Amino acid sequence: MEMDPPAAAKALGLPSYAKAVDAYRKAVGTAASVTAYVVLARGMARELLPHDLLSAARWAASLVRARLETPPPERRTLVIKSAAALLYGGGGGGGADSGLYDDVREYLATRIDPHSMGRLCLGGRSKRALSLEHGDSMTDVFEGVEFKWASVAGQSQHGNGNEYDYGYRYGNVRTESLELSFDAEHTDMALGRYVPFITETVAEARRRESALHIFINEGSSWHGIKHHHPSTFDTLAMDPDLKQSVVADLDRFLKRRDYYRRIGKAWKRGYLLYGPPGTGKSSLVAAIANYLRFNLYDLDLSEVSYNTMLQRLLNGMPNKSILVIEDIDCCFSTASRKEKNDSDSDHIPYRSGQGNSEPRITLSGLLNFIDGLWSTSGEERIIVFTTNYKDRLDPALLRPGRMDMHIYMGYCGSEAFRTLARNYFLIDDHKLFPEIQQLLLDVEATPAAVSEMLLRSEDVDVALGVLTEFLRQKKQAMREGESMQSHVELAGKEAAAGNL
Ligand SMILES: Nc1ncnc2c1ncn2[C@@H]1O[C@H](COP(=O)(O)OP(=O)(O)OP(=O)(O)O)[C@@H](O)[C@H]1O
Repeated sequence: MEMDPPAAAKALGLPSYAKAVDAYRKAVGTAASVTAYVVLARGMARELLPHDLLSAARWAASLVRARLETPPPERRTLVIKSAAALLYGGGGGGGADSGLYDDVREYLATRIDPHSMGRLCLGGRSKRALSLEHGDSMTDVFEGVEFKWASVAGQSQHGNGNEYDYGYRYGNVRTESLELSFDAEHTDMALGRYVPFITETVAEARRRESALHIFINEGSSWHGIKHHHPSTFDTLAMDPDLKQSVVADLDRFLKRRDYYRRIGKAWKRGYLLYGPPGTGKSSLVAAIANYLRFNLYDLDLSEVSYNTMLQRLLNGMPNKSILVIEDIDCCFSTASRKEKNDSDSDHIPYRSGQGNSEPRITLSGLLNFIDGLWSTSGEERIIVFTTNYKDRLDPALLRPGRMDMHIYMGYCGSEAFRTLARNYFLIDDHKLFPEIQQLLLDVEATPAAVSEMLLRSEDVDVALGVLTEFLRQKKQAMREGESMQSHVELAGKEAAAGNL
């Protein structure tokens, strides 16, 4: 026997379900009646009302609808033309340039979501980059606002009567443009922030991809060669906390453009690297350059004759660069200050390495150019001084504010050794590690010396064995040296006592 749903629900003891089914049935019935009435009324109106009256009613209804509906926001379109479009499309004086066109295409290549595109185009500067196919469009979001890009291909007539014109055959030229459309209320943002953001992003990406250079001074100009130093903060063997603080300092420096502008100081940072030879000062400079992707300007002061020459060299350094002066103690030392008997410690003559005793570049010249010159021109500059003998430096250089960070590159410690072992053998542990780490506490070995031992063999057991033996011998020699020293001291004391 069949039962209708409410009865079945009641039978099952589900009163609420039964009510809901009843209500649904009533609603369906009502909707059907209303629809029938509307259809009937429309038919009757069509039959009974005159045509003019009907048109007037329709017009009035559309007027009411237009009033009630909010109009679509006003849109703006910015056209960015390619080189060919500018040459032949009459846009030569229009303001946009094909550099911008290339920049935008390059930027959009990094923003394309391949899953949302019907057609995908591979190519462009980087052959593996996706690009917008002509006729396609995509949306980019900047500061929460949607910007729509469309790639538009067109044809332009060109020619001046010659068969060839700028290398193109007379006739139609295929032109290309990118069209950016956005709500009119975002015009200022589009022109003032979004487009500049695109060009800056692309310039930064290109800078990061391009090869680094190291420049050396020749007269008043710089001569550059490619810089391939492999050192990075990952491969650099140094105290992990110190390394972390250097990286954090660099990151902070990069983010502080507005801060430096506000306080009216040159956007520069100075590091003084000191420590024994072979502890990685040059490696740290290379790691900083690789990290920031800044070119290096290695200033040899012995080649600089006068302050004006120095000024020209410093002026010739572009933004985002690192000025390195190695072994600064050899250029400006407390010794030279005493020789000069100059009471003003900022006016210390630099003496050339070739024995020329004429005062030439002064410390005041160097520091003043760096402080003054760069505060009015240029941004994002790093200065690095290195020395093996910090105690020989003039106090003017060590004064607070001159160098922002003093970084000691010391002998190889436990963690530094682990970094080197990882660099050379990709290992984090070995049975010889404990002994090596203990020996490194007892003796002074530079990372350069440890690296050299590790390079002796490609077999990790052999290389670590060689290093262990080297450190043992160093310890032995140290002990013998100490006992020899104490013998000498004892003999000296005995001699002194005998003389008394
Ligand atoms: N801290 C380090 N981390 C990794 N490798 C290092 C380190 N220190 C030295 N080395 C190795 O030793 C070589 C020489 O080191 P580097 O020239 O950086 O030392 P330095 O302190 O600048 O020496 P100098 O004062 O003689 O110029 C480097 O090329 C590298 O192979």
